[in-house]
Amino acid sequence: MKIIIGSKNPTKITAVKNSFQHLESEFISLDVQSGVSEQPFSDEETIKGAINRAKGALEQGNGDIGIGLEGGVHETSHGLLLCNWGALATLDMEPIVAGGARFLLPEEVAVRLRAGEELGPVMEDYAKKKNVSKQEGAVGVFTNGMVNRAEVFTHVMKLLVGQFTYQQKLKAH
Ligand SMILES: O=P(O)(O)OP(=O)(O)OP(=O)(O)OC[C@H]1O[C@@H](n2cnc3c(O)ncnc32)[C@H](O)[C@@H]1O
Repeated sequence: MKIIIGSKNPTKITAVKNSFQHLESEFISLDVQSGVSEQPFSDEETIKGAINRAKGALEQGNGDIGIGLEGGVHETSHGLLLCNWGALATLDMEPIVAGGARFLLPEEVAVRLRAGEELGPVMEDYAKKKNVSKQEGAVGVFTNGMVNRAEVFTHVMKLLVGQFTYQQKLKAH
């Protein structure tokens, strides 16, 4: 099966490879437009970005499966949540969607995002290191390394691949 990943972010590529281990697969990663803001600011917008990336990956990579994984934030009355969403697209089905673990960002980070900054650069500044979004992620920083970004996306991917194989099973009957 030819699986096209709509991102070159290593945390996302690792997650996709982790979750298709049981299937004979070829992986291709492409930079695909999310079609939403650089910093999605709601579940709705983040889901849309994931679906656009999955569909774009499928089309641009001419694959069997397109995967879109998207990080965003979502405002609540308790504070700003970090959220992660994923979508799996095929040629013959509506995209499958799943979301990952979420937690409240510290207020000093949240205020900067509300003022229009992007989480990637804000985290580099906050953690005093480069490429946080390509390594442990904000989740890795704020959980003291207990959960990293690739693990969060791996869980999203398992929800997607699990639903995909379930639907394949239903079709076969
Ligand atoms: O290369 P792509 O696939 O675009 O990966 P990305 O990490 O840059 O882009 P996302 O669309 O997933 O995330 C939107 C923005 O939020 C940032 N972001 C999301 N989750 C993050 C995390 O856990 N740690 C640091 N930055 C994060 C990210 O760097 C972007 O600036």
